[in-house]
Amino acid sequence: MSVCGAARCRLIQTRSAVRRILQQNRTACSHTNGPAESIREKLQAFPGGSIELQKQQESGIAVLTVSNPARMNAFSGSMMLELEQRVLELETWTEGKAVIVQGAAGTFCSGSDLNAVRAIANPHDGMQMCEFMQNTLTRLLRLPLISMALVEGRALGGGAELTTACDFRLMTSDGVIQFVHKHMGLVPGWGGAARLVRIVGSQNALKLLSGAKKVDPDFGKQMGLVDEVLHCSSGEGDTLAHAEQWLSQFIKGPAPVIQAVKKVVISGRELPLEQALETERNVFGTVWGGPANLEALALKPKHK
Ligand SMILES: CC[C@@H](C(=O)O)C(=O)SCCNC(=O)CCNC(=O)[C@H](O)C(C)(C)COP(=O)(O)OP(=O)(O)OC[C@H]1O[C@@H](n2cnc3c(N)ncnc32)[C@H](O)[C@@H]1OP(=O)(O)O
Repeated sequence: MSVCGAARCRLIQTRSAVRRILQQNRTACSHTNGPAESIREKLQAFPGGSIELQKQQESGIAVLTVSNPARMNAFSGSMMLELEQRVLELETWTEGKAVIVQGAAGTFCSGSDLNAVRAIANPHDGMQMCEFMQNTLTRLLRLPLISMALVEGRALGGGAELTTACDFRLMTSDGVIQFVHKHMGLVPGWGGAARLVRIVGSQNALKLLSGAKKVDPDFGKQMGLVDEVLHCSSGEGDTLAHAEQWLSQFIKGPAPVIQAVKKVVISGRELPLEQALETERNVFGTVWGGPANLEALALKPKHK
């Protein structure tokens, strides 16, 4: 086969591989098309706060800020809807490499807005709100971006659950993660229990949930819930810069390669072996012979 023919063949294979990956993602997320429209209308009835998104084209790092300072960044209903929209926007950010999730005004997030919770406390609406947030947080964790929760101040209840929907958790020296659900006669509902077990193991998850334990930086690192402690206090102002600096070690290189790395890790984490191997082959096919691969081959790199 001529070189041209071989290249055309590889291009066709790559295109079909990308179509398969997109279909797998759609299938994987198909169950997460989300609950009935009615819960959206109910959530919209509880306005307040915002979810801000700043995409830094140059660094490839997005900063997603949970902002409701008057309520310790508690999630109003409209913020839950905004979070979904921001995550959908990041799903198609082709230049993206990473996303940092933070709270405004030096604290992370104190979970659901209790005023909204009281108003939708019936089991049906409560379960629909949970399904809505589970879908959004599953998509956040499945973003083809390396994600990090930057925990300043407190991450309580649903806020603690939000930290588990990121690949990494960085905490300031005075930060606290606390699954307070038991104190409210609840269990996590946004998927936090399922993800926590996968992060720290079932015994540690049981301790944190049944004891509603306050996780400080040292305890968090010892348990494997916290990946790095920033030796600065909440609200000092340069915590985001420290977080970006920590991330930089993992996002050197072109965005397509970083996104491919995250995709193969997602499939290894979530899929049965045979399907994970297939996804890995398909993702490999999208970067094999790509610009970064050809450039590296031309440079004959030495990995000292
Ligand atoms: C699936 C989980 C999900 C659910 O079940 O739906 C949940 O997340 S339920 C909510 C879980 N979260 C909490 O229970 C946290 C409640 N808040 C606190 O424990 C404290 O506020 C704090 C976060 C520890 C901070 O305490 P402190 O520093 O003393 O400040 P204040 O308590 O005075 O708070 C300032 C201001 O913010 C309001 N606030 C705080 N958290 C929430 C919240 N989750 N919902 C609504 N409003 C909240 C608080 O009421 C104060 O406002 P004002 O009273 O108007 O001053």
